[in-house]
Amino acid sequence: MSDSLSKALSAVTEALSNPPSPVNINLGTAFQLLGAMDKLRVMLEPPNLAVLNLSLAPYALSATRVAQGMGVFNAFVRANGTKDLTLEELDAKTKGDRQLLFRIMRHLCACDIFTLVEGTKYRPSQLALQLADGSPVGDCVKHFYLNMRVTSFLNEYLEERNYANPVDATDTPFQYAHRTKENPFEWLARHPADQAAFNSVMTMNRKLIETEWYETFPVEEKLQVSADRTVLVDIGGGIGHDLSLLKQHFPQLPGKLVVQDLPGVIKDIREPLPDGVEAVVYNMFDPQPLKGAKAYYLRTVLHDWPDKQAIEVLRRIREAMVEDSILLVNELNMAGSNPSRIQTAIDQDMMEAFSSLERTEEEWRALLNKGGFDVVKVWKPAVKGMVELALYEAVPKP
Ligand SMILES: Nc1ncnc2c1ncn2[C@@H]1O[C@H](CSCC[C@H]([NH3+])C(=O)O)[C@@H](O)[C@H]1O
Repeated sequence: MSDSLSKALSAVTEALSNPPSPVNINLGTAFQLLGAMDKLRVMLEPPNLAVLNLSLAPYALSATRVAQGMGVFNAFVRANGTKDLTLEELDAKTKGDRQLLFRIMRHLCACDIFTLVEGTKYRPSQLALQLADGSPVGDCVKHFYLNMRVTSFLNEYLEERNYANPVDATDTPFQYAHRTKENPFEWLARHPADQAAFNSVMTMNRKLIETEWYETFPVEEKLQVSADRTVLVDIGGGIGHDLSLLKQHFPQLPGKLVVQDLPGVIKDIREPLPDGVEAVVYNMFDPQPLKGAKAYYLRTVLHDWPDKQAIEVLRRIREAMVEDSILLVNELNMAGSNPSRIQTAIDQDMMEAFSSLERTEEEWRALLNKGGFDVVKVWKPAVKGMVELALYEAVPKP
């Protein structure tokens, strides 16, 4: 073995035998290390193993989804997560055949989601304990399992269209796979469990971000208004998670905060929003009822739409603005060169769901310009997480 590889092996062995406590793990270092491990894997894996690893991910995801359906993770959480369960004990607490349970658990052990201890008992990993119903991590599996239905039709969709780049929001891989004319938001509105999982996943992606927009953007200086004015409207703001965080961070910020979203999403707001935050049903393609707010804010909303629809949304905002109103667009800046795998996967997700895309800074500037705005400044976080968003501050063109 070459010297550098044996050194890497010793360092990894040492880290594994002497692991840091989870609370002491620095996310930035962890992400860097994970990136390096991915590169190392590519360097070391022979192609026949590499192709298997590439191809195996859907099986782990579907086995995890089946285990959720059978109630496996709920059973471990109800056992307080401290108890290892035998197949018989688990079978008594879950739905379905014992033989199926055995096979699913065998695969999940091979995926390190459980460990088989003393030859007969399943011990849940930290991840397994977060996969029960009602947790954002569990909802993430439900959401991406559902997305696989579209992913599995992508090639057929593209082949029928001679591999043209999808740009039409009314003819998407999602619509092809689901045999529907509805867009994902219309479809989710008719599937409340999937809608709830989607809303929950939207709150979860905060965990991949090191710095929130309001830690970079000078909120108190830029968003000063009288107490009776709306200070910020979060359009497509989901279940109000962004505004709740903003309010926690700036409890004294004067003015009203309003989250707007589609009815199925607003209906799913279960916990009361903080004082001063209101939730309102609104379709962003309709005229904006809240005129003259200081700021109109969109976070990972425009990336769901090709330019044609995104420009419509921007037009509705411009119509509602007064002289000192500003637009704040918080979106992933797709790296111009060597974007990370998570960025390119999100871009493909946008293609599959909406015939949309993740945009580079140049593309965001061009879109805002076409939508009638001048970009005043792009606020970028000093510390980069795994997925980093940039905040575009813009004003209507004169
Ligand atoms: N026509 C529409 N009008 C208002 N909201 C919409 C519309 N179409 C999609 N959305 C919402 O846009 C959001 C996109 S996901 C982003 C949610 C949130 N801003 C966050 O960053 O976490 C979802 O909550 C959708 O329900």
